[in-house]
Amino acid sequence: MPEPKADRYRLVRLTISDTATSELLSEYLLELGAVSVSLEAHNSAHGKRPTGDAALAAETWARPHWTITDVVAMVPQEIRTEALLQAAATVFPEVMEVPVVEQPVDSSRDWVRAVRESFQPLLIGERLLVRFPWNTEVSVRSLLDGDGKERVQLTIEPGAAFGTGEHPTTQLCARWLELHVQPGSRVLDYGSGSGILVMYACKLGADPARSVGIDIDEEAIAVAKRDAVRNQLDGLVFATPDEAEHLLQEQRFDLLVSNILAPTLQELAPRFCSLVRTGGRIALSGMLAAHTAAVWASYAADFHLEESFVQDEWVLVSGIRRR
Ligand SMILES: C[S@@+](CC[C@H](N)C(=O)[O-])C[C@H]1O[C@@H](n2cnc3c(N)ncnc32)[C@H](O)[C@@H]1O
Repeated sequence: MPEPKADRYRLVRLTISDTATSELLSEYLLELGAVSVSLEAHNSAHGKRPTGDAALAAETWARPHWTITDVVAMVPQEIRTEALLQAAATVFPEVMEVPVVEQPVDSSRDWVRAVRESFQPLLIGERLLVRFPWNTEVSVRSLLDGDGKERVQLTIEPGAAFGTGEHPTTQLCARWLELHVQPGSRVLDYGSGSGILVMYACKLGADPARSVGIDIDEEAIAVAKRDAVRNQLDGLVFATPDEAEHLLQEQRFDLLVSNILAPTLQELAPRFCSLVRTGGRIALSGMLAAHTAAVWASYAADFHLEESFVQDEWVLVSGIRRR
């Protein structure tokens, strides 16, 4: 993660009139690379007037009790606002329509401290404790799970790849792995981001020499490789789909987990079906409840539907590979 100095970041302010969307969007912006996101709620009767697109702002302002939320994201300069909005719009199409304003960050604040304070240790699922490189101390209580057993610890580099563990879809996948990883399982994590899921699977007993993380983003692959070394999983392979082509030939995995967006999950269905052994399991996440039926329709011929889990409107659906 680059040194958090004020001039390395800018604020991107989106004015949204649907509070539920602004909350979900703020989680998603963090995962897309924003280093912090705050929500500023106000209404037209006594709030401040929204800035940005004048016509929309005026229309919103005219409604007497309409609650408006500004989603204010602190974004590294290297992430273009347009690219950020396009990525967010694949899940929340409305962001292409809302007023957006860019602002400099306040250089009088201690950003190193502010950014680091925003990444505190996280407890995920039943057994995982995620720490960030500067979390040198964690409370004794967070080291133990509900049964008093030591939690699995992973250190993750935040900021350059999706997958700090904060997002509900990552948490849904982590819990699914807790249910299904067996000693020696072969796990494929397709859309691995920071590598959190396949690394957690290995710590739960999967075979690192026969498990793989794949991502189209070369930056994410570089981050995941560094994370693997940091977490004593040096043998674990992370690769782009092209690099992985020969690795995956003839390979069949016991578990395939994929936390990508709904359209990509649909597109990749034939590929995923060929990568899971008969009786093996698949878990698909990264979609909102409204998209689940359409995604699962692409898998129903090859997988028996087994389970589905929901957290904050995000869904994980899983199945067992038929013959
Ligand atoms: C939502 S993140 C998931 C990261 C991590 N697995 C987690 O659960 O937190 C999705 C990841 O999928 C990657 N991705 C998107 N489309 C892909 C594709 N067609 N093939 C492989 N990876 C893809 C993105 O670059 C991103 O890192």
